[in-house]
Amino acid sequence: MLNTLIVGASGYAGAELVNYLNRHPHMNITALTVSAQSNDAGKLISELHPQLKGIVDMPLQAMSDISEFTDGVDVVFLATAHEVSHDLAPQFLAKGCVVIDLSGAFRVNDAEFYQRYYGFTHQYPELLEQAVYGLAEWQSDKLKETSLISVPGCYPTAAQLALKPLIDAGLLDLTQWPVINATSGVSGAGRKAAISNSFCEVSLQPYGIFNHRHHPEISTHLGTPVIFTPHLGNFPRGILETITCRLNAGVTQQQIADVFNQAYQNKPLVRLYDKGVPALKNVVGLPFCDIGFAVQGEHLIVVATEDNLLKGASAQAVQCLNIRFGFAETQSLI
Ligand SMILES: NC(=O)C1=CN([C@@H]2O[C@H](COP(=O)(O)OP(=O)(O)OC[C@H]3O[C@@H](n4cnc5c(N)ncnc54)[C@H](OP(=O)(O)O)[C@@H]3O)[C@@H](O)[C@H]2O)C=CC1
Ligand SMILES: CC(=O)N[C@@H](CCC(=O)OP(=O)(O)O)C(=O)O
Repeated sequence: MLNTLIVGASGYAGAELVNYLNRHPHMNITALTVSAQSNDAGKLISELHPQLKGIVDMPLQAMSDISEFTDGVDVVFLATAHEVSHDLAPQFLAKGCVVIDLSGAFRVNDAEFYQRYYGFTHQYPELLEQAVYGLAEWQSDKLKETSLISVPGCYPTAAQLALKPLIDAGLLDLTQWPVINATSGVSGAGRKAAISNSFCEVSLQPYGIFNHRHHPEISTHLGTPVIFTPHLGNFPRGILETITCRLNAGVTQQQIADVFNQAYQNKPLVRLYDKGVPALKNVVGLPFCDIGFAVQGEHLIVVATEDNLLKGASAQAVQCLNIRFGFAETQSLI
Protein backbone atom coordinates (compact mmCIF):
# COMPACT_ATOMS: atom_id res chain seq x y z
CA MET A 1 0.00 0.00 0.00
CA LEU A 2 1.34 3.46 -0.91
CA ASN A 3 0.46 6.61 1.02
CA THR A 4 -0.60 9.57 -1.04
CA LEU A 5 -1.26 13.24 -0.42
CA ILE A 6 -3.50 15.25 -2.76
CA VAL A 7 -2.64 18.94 -2.92
CA GLY A 8 -5.29 21.21 -4.42
CA ALA A 9 -7.90 18.57 -3.65
CA SER A 10 -10.83 21.00 -3.63
CA GLY A 11 -10.40 21.93 -7.29
CA TYR A 12 -12.05 20.22 -10.21
CA ALA A 13 -9.06 18.05 -11.10
CA GLY A 14 -8.30 17.42 -7.41
CA ALA A 15 -11.80 16.13 -6.67
CA GLU A 16 -11.54 13.66 -9.57
CA LEU A 17 -8.21 12.46 -8.19
CA VAL A 18 -9.79 11.96 -4.77
CA ASN A 19 -12.47 9.80 -6.34
CA TYR A 20 -10.03 7.62 -8.29
CA LEU A 21 -7.45 7.27 -5.51
CA ASN A 22 -10.06 6.49 -2.87
CA ARG A 23 -11.10 3.42 -4.84
CA HIS A 24 -7.53 2.39 -5.70
CA PRO A 25 -6.66 -0.84 -3.86
CA HIS A 26 -2.96 0.07 -3.55
CA MET A 27 -3.35 3.69 -2.45
CA ASN A 28 -4.13 5.18 0.93
CA ILE A 29 -5.03 8.90 0.98
CA THR A 30 -3.26 10.49 3.96
CA ALA A 31 -4.60 14.05 3.59
CA LEU A 32 -6.31 16.51 1.26
CA THR A 33 -4.82 19.98 1.25
CA VAL A 34 -5.61 23.50 0.06
CA SER A 35 -3.67 26.76 0.38
CA ALA A 36 -2.86 28.28 3.76
CA GLN A 37 -5.34 31.11 3.03
CA SER A 38 -8.10 28.94 1.60
CA ASN A 39 -11.72 29.77 2.41
CA ASP A 40 -12.38 26.05 2.19
CA ALA A 41 -9.91 24.92 4.86
CA GLY A 42 -11.71 22.83 7.48
CA LYS A 43 -14.62 21.95 5.21
CA LEU A 44 -15.21 18.38 4.14
CA ILE A 45 -14.40 17.68 0.51
CA SER A 46 -17.90 16.20 0.22
CA GLU A 47 -19.43 19.58 1.19
CA LEU A 48 -17.78 21.13 -1.86
CA HIS A 49 -18.20 18.13 -4.14
CA PRO A 50 -21.36 16.34 -2.95
CA GLN A 51 -20.85 13.52 -5.45
CA LEU A 52 -18.27 12.33 -2.89
CA LYS A 53 -20.79 12.36 0.02
CA GLY A 54 -20.60 9.11 1.97
CA ILE A 55 -17.68 8.03 -0.20
CA VAL A 56 -14.92 10.42 0.88
CA ASP A 57 -15.79 12.75 3.75
CA MET A 58 -12.24 13.82 4.61
CA PRO A 59 -11.50 17.43 5.62
CA LEU A 60 -9.56 19.89 3.48
CA GLN A 61 -6.53 21.02 5.43
CA ALA A 62 -4.71 24.32 5.06
CA MET A 63 -1.09 23.71 4.09
CA SER A 64 1.56 26.27 4.97
CA ASP A 65 4.48 23.98 5.83
CA ILE A 66 4.67 20.86 3.69
CA SER A 67 6.61 18.93 6.37
CA GLU A 68 3.40 18.68 8.39
CA PHE A 69 2.03 16.44 5.63
CA THR A 70 4.97 14.43 4.31
CA ASP A 71 5.56 11.80 7.02
CA GLY A 72 5.33 8.38 5.39
CA VAL A 73 4.01 9.81 2.13
CA ASP A 74 5.16 7.99 -1.01
CA VAL A 75 3.34 9.90 -3.74
CA VAL A 76 2.12 13.50 -3.95
CA PHE A 77 -0.36 14.70 -6.54
CA LEU A 78 -0.21 18.42 -7.28
CA ALA A 79 -3.55 19.58 -8.67
CA THR A 80 -2.49 23.20 -8.27
CA ALA A 81 -1.83 26.22 -10.46
CA HIS A 82 1.43 26.25 -12.44
CA GLU A 83 3.31 28.67 -10.16
CA VAL A 84 2.20 26.78 -7.05
CA SER A 85 3.37 23.44 -8.48
CA HIS A 86 6.63 25.08 -9.58
CA ASP A 87 7.31 26.05 -5.95
CA LEU A 88 5.99 22.89 -4.25
CA ALA A 89 7.38 20.10 -6.45
CA PRO A 90 11.05 20.58 -5.41
CA GLN A 91 10.06 20.63 -1.74
CA PHE A 92 8.20 17.31 -1.98
CA LEU A 93 10.97 15.76 -4.09
CA ALA A 94 13.47 16.76 -1.39
CA LYS A 95 11.36 14.80 1.10
CA GLY A 96 11.71 11.69 -1.07
CA CYS A 97 8.17 11.71 -2.50
CA VAL A 98 7.30 10.81 -6.08
CA VAL A 99 5.56 13.89 -7.47
CA ILE A 100 2.82 13.73 -10.10
CA ASP A 101 2.09 17.28 -11.21
CA LEU A 102 -1.04 18.10 -13.18
CA SER A 103 0.02 21.67 -13.95
CA GLY A 104 2.15 23.02 -16.77
CA ALA A 105 5.14 23.78 -14.52
CA PHE A 106 7.41 21.01 -15.82
CA ARG A 107 6.03 20.10 -19.25
CA VAL A 108 8.53 21.75 -21.58
CA ASN A 109 12.29 21.72 -21.03
CA ASP A 110 12.86 25.34 -22.00
CA ALA A 111 13.15 28.17 -19.50
CA GLU A 112 12.32 30.78 -22.16
CA PHE A 113 8.98 29.04 -22.76
CA TYR A 114 7.97 29.69 -19.13
CA GLN A 115 8.86 33.35 -19.34
CA ARG A 116 6.92 33.84 -22.54
CA TYR A 117 3.84 31.67 -22.04
CA TYR A 118 3.48 31.37 -18.27
CA GLY A 119 4.78 34.76 -17.20
CA PHE A 120 7.28 33.51 -14.62
CA THR A 121 10.97 32.73 -14.54
CA HIS A 122 11.53 29.02 -14.08
CA GLN A 123 13.91 28.38 -11.18
CA TYR A 124 14.56 24.66 -11.62
CA PRO A 125 16.27 23.81 -14.93
CA GLU A 126 17.50 20.54 -13.43
CA LEU A 127 13.92 19.47 -12.73
CA LEU A 128 12.83 20.44 -16.25
CA GLU A 129 15.58 18.09 -17.42
CA GLN A 130 14.51 15.34 -15.06
CA ALA A 131 10.71 15.51 -15.44
CA VAL A 132 9.03 12.87 -17.59
CA TYR A 133 6.18 14.14 -19.75
CA GLY A 134 3.35 11.79 -18.90
CA LEU A 135 1.67 11.21 -22.24
CA ALA A 136 1.01 7.78 -20.84
CA GLU A 137 0.50 5.73 -24.01
CA TRP A 138 3.88 6.87 -25.32
CA GLN A 139 6.09 7.11 -22.25
CA SER A 140 5.68 3.92 -20.27
CA ASP A 141 9.39 3.06 -20.04
CA LYS A 142 10.50 6.49 -18.87
CA LEU A 143 7.58 6.76 -16.43
CA LYS A 144 8.77 3.68 -14.58
CA GLU A 145 12.00 5.37 -13.56
CA THR A 146 11.19 8.93 -12.64
CA SER A 147 10.34 10.78 -9.43
CA LEU A 148 8.73 13.72 -11.26
CA ILE A 149 5.88 13.14 -13.67
CA SER A 150 4.50 16.12 -15.53
CA VAL A 151 1.02 15.29 -16.77
CA PRO A 152 0.33 16.86 -20.20
CA GLY A 153 -2.20 19.63 -20.70
CA CYS A 154 -5.77 18.71 -21.54
CA TYR A 155 -5.75 19.95 -25.15
CA PRO A 156 -2.23 18.59 -25.84
CA THR A 157 -3.24 15.10 -24.68
CA ALA A 158 -5.97 14.67 -27.31
CA ALA A 159 -3.99 16.45 -30.03
CA GLN A 160 -0.89 14.34 -29.53
CA LEU A 161 -2.73 11.04 -29.20
CA ALA A 162 -4.36 11.82 -32.55
CA LEU A 163 -1.30 13.08 -34.42
CA LYS A 164 1.74 11.32 -32.98
CA PRO A 165 1.24 7.88 -34.57
CA LEU A 166 0.58 9.44 -37.98
CA ILE A 167 3.64 11.69 -37.78
CA ASP A 168 5.91 8.94 -36.47
CA ALA A 169 4.79 6.65 -39.33
CA GLY A 170 5.53 9.38 -41.87
CA LEU A 171 1.96 9.50 -43.23
CA LEU A 172 1.54 13.28 -43.08
CA ASP A 173 2.78 15.94 -45.46
CA LEU A 174 3.96 18.35 -42.78
CA THR A 175 4.60 21.18 -45.23
CA GLN A 176 0.91 21.80 -44.46
CA TRP A 177 0.86 22.30 -40.71
CA PRO A 178 -1.80 20.20 -38.96
CA VAL A 179 -4.67 22.48 -37.97
CA ILE A 180 -6.16 21.67 -34.56
CA ASN A 181 -9.51 23.27 -33.79
CA ALA A 182 -10.44 22.40 -30.23
CA THR A 183 -13.42 23.20 -28.02
CA SER A 184 -13.37 22.77 -24.25
CA GLY A 185 -16.00 22.83 -21.55
CA VAL A 186 -15.76 25.54 -18.90
CA SER A 187 -14.32 23.28 -16.17
CA GLY A 188 -11.04 23.55 -18.11
CA ALA A 189 -10.65 26.97 -16.53
CA GLY A 190 -10.83 25.60 -12.97
CA ARG A 191 -13.32 26.10 -10.18
CA LYS A 192 -12.57 29.70 -9.21
CA ALA A 193 -15.17 32.27 -10.23
CA ALA A 194 -14.28 34.57 -13.15
CA ILE A 195 -16.49 36.85 -15.24
CA SER A 196 -15.33 35.22 -18.48
CA ASN A 197 -16.52 31.84 -17.22
CA SER A 198 -19.81 32.93 -15.73
CA PHE A 199 -23.04 31.45 -17.08
CA CYS A 200 -24.27 34.48 -19.02
CA GLU A 201 -20.88 35.24 -20.55
CA VAL A 202 -19.98 31.81 -21.88
CA SER A 203 -21.06 31.25 -25.46
CA LEU A 204 -18.85 29.65 -28.16
CA GLN A 205 -15.69 31.58 -28.87
CA PRO A 206 -12.09 31.03 -29.90
CA TYR A 207 -9.49 32.38 -27.51
CA GLY A 208 -5.71 32.42 -27.17
CA ILE A 209 -5.35 32.58 -30.96
CA PHE A 210 -1.69 32.00 -31.91
CA ASN A 211 -0.58 32.47 -28.31
CA HIS A 212 -2.13 29.79 -26.10
CA ARG A 213 0.51 28.01 -23.98
CA HIS A 214 -0.64 24.63 -25.28
CA HIS A 215 0.37 25.60 -28.81
CA PRO A 216 4.14 25.32 -28.11
CA GLU A 217 3.54 22.36 -25.78
CA ILE A 218 1.98 20.43 -28.68
CA SER A 219 4.56 21.50 -31.31
CA THR A 220 7.51 20.81 -29.03
CA HIS A 221 6.46 17.29 -28.13
CA LEU A 222 5.31 16.39 -31.64
CA GLY A 223 8.49 17.91 -33.09
CA THR A 224 6.60 19.77 -35.81
CA PRO A 225 4.75 23.07 -36.09
CA VAL A 226 0.96 23.07 -35.85
CA ILE A 227 -1.85 25.59 -35.82
CA PHE A 228 -3.84 25.28 -32.59
CA THR A 229 -7.00 27.24 -31.85
CA PRO A 230 -8.85 26.58 -28.59
CA HIS A 231 -12.51 27.52 -28.17
CA LEU A 232 -14.58 27.86 -25.01
CA GLY A 233 -17.92 26.06 -25.35
CA ASN A 234 -21.03 26.44 -23.21
CA PHE A 235 -20.92 23.04 -21.55
CA PRO A 236 -19.27 22.00 -18.28
CA ARG A 237 -16.76 19.38 -19.33
CA GLY A 238 -15.14 17.60 -22.25
CA ILE A 239 -12.89 18.54 -25.15
CA LEU A 240 -13.45 17.80 -28.82
CA GLU A 241 -10.70 18.46 -31.35
CA THR A 242 -11.15 18.44 -35.12
CA ILE A 243 -7.74 18.15 -36.71
CA THR A 244 -7.14 18.77 -40.42
CA CYS A 245 -3.99 17.43 -42.07
CA ARG A 246 -2.56 16.71 -45.51
CA LEU A 247 -1.49 13.15 -46.32
CA ASN A 248 1.62 12.24 -48.22
CA ALA A 249 0.91 11.20 -51.79
CA GLY A 250 -0.57 7.73 -52.06
CA VAL A 251 -1.40 7.21 -48.36
CA THR A 252 -4.60 5.19 -48.04
CA GLN A 253 -7.41 5.04 -45.50
CA GLN A 254 -6.30 1.49 -44.64
CA GLN A 255 -2.74 2.63 -43.86
CA ILE A 256 -4.08 5.24 -41.45
CA ALA A 257 -6.32 2.68 -39.74
CA ASP A 258 -3.39 0.26 -39.49
CA VAL A 259 -1.13 2.88 -37.92
CA PHE A 260 -3.74 3.82 -35.33
CA ASN A 261 -4.49 0.17 -34.56
CA GLN A 262 -0.85 -0.65 -34.16
CA ALA A 263 -0.24 2.31 -31.86
CA TYR A 264 -3.23 1.70 -29.61
CA GLN A 265 -4.15 -1.99 -29.85
CA ASN A 266 -2.85 -2.64 -26.33
CA LYS A 267 -3.75 0.78 -24.96
CA PRO A 268 -7.19 0.46 -23.38
CA LEU A 269 -7.67 4.17 -22.65
CA VAL A 270 -7.57 5.11 -26.33
CA ARG A 271 -10.65 3.90 -28.20
CA LEU A 272 -10.54 3.87 -32.00
CA TYR A 273 -13.58 4.14 -34.24
CA ASP A 274 -13.70 1.88 -37.31
CA LYS A 275 -16.50 3.97 -38.74
CA GLY A 276 -17.39 7.59 -38.22
CA VAL A 277 -16.04 9.98 -35.64
CA PRO A 278 -16.68 10.28 -31.90
CA ALA A 279 -18.92 12.74 -30.07
CA LEU A 280 -18.09 14.52 -26.84
CA LYS A 281 -20.88 12.74 -24.96
CA ASN A 282 -19.16 9.38 -25.55
CA VAL A 283 -16.35 10.28 -23.13
CA VAL A 284 -17.74 12.71 -20.56
CA GLY A 285 -17.24 11.17 -17.12
CA LEU A 286 -14.96 8.48 -18.59
CA PRO A 287 -11.15 8.16 -18.71
CA PHE A 288 -10.86 7.55 -22.48
CA CYS A 289 -9.64 9.49 -25.47
CA ASP A 290 -11.78 8.44 -28.45
CA ILE A 291 -10.39 8.87 -31.96
CA GLY A 292 -11.99 8.56 -35.41
CA PHE A 293 -11.08 9.89 -38.84
CA ALA A 294 -12.25 10.55 -42.40
CA VAL A 295 -10.23 10.82 -45.64
CA GLN A 296 -10.91 12.52 -48.94
CA GLY A 297 -8.08 12.40 -51.43
CA GLU A 298 -5.03 13.83 -49.71
CA HIS A 299 -7.11 15.47 -46.97
CA LEU A 300 -7.42 13.83 -43.55
CA ILE A 301 -9.65 14.91 -40.71
CA VAL A 302 -9.06 13.29 -37.31
CA VAL A 303 -11.49 13.82 -34.45
CA ALA A 304 -10.30 13.23 -30.90
CA THR A 305 -12.38 13.71 -27.78
CA GLU A 306 -11.79 13.27 -24.05
CA ASP A 307 -13.01 14.51 -20.71
CA ASN A 308 -10.64 17.39 -19.91
CA LEU A 309 -10.75 16.56 -16.20
CA LEU A 310 -10.12 12.84 -16.73
CA LYS A 311 -7.93 11.70 -19.66
CA GLY A 312 -7.04 15.40 -19.92
CA ALA A 313 -5.90 15.55 -16.26
CA SER A 314 -6.75 13.20 -13.34
CA ALA A 315 -7.28 9.89 -15.15
CA GLN A 316 -4.03 10.34 -17.03
CA ALA A 317 -2.30 11.23 -13.72
CA VAL A 318 -3.57 7.98 -12.18
CA GLN A 319 -2.64 6.08 -15.36
CA CYS A 320 0.91 7.46 -14.93
CA LEU A 321 0.88 6.38 -11.27
CA ASN A 322 -0.21 2.88 -12.31
CA ILE A 323 2.57 2.62 -14.87
CA ARG A 324 5.15 4.11 -12.49
CA PHE A 325 4.43 1.55 -9.75
CA GLY A 326 3.66 -1.45 -11.95
CA PHE A 327 -0.08 -1.62 -11.24
CA ALA A 328 -2.53 -2.51 -14.03
CA GLU A 329 -2.61 0.55 -16.31
CA THR A 330 -6.37 1.03 -15.93
CA GLN A 331 -6.52 0.25 -12.21
CA SER A 332 -9.40 2.23 -10.64
CA LEU A 333 -10.07 4.06 -13.92
CA ILE A 334 -12.48 1.63 -15.61
N1 LIG B 1 -9.36 21.86 -15.25
C1 LIG B 1 -8.83 21.14 -16.23
O1 LIG B 1 -9.51 20.72 -17.17
C2 LIG B 1 -7.38 20.81 -16.21
C3 LIG B 1 -6.52 21.29 -15.25
N2 LIG B 1 -5.18 21.03 -15.32
C4 LIG B 1 -4.26 21.60 -14.34
O2 LIG B 1 -4.51 21.02 -13.07
C5 LIG B 1 -4.28 21.99 -12.05
C6 LIG B 1 -5.57 22.13 -11.23
O3 LIG B 1 -6.60 22.57 -12.10
P1 LIG B 1 -8.10 22.77 -11.61
O4 LIG B 1 -8.52 21.65 -10.74
O5 LIG B 1 -8.87 23.09 -12.80
O6 LIG B 1 -7.94 24.08 -10.70
P2 LIG B 1 -8.89 24.65 -9.57
O7 LIG B 1 -8.73 26.11 -9.59
O8 LIG B 1 -10.26 24.07 -9.72
O9 LIG B 1 -8.23 24.07 -8.23
C7 LIG B 1 -7.00 24.51 -7.74
C8 LIG B 1 -6.79 23.91 -6.36
O10 LIG B 1 -5.53 24.32 -5.84
C9 LIG B 1 -5.73 24.80 -4.49
N3 LIG B 1 -4.60 25.69 -4.17
C10 LIG B 1 -4.35 26.93 -4.62
N4 LIG B 1 -3.18 27.38 -4.11
C11 LIG B 1 -2.68 26.38 -3.33
C12 LIG B 1 -1.52 26.25 -2.52
N5 LIG B 1 -0.63 27.21 -2.42
N6 LIG B 1 -1.35 25.08 -1.85
C13 LIG B 1 -2.25 24.09 -1.92
N7 LIG B 1 -3.38 24.16 -2.67
C14 LIG B 1 -3.59 25.30 -3.36
C15 LIG B 1 -7.10 25.45 -4.58
O11 LIG B 1 -7.70 25.66 -3.34
P3 LIG B 1 -7.65 27.08 -2.58
O12 LIG B 1 -7.53 28.16 -3.65
O13 LIG B 1 -8.93 27.13 -1.83
O14 LIG B 1 -6.46 27.02 -1.74
C16 LIG B 1 -7.82 24.33 -5.34
O15 LIG B 1 -8.04 23.24 -4.47
C17 LIG B 1 -3.87 23.29 -12.76
O16 LIG B 1 -2.49 23.36 -12.87
C18 LIG B 1 -4.45 23.11 -14.15
O17 LIG B 1 -3.74 23.84 -15.08
C19 LIG B 1 -4.67 20.21 -16.27
C20 LIG B 1 -5.47 19.68 -17.23
C21 LIG B 1 -6.89 19.95 -17.29
C1 LIG C 1 -11.32 26.16 -20.98
C2 LIG C 1 -9.99 26.59 -20.43
O1 LIG C 1 -9.82 27.69 -19.92
N1 LIG C 1 -9.01 25.70 -20.50
C3 LIG C 1 -7.69 25.96 -20.00
C4 LIG C 1 -6.78 24.80 -20.27
C5 LIG C 1 -6.99 23.66 -19.36
C6 LIG C 1 -5.85 23.37 -18.45
O2 LIG C 1 -6.02 23.47 -17.28
O3 LIG C 1 -4.66 23.05 -18.94
P1 LIG C 1 -3.30 23.40 -18.18
O4 LIG C 1 -3.04 22.31 -17.25
O5 LIG C 1 -2.23 23.54 -19.17
O6 LIG C 1 -3.52 24.68 -17.47
C7 LIG C 1 -7.04 27.17 -20.67
O7 LIG C 1 -7.25 27.40 -21.84
O8 LIG C 1 -6.25 27.81 -19.99
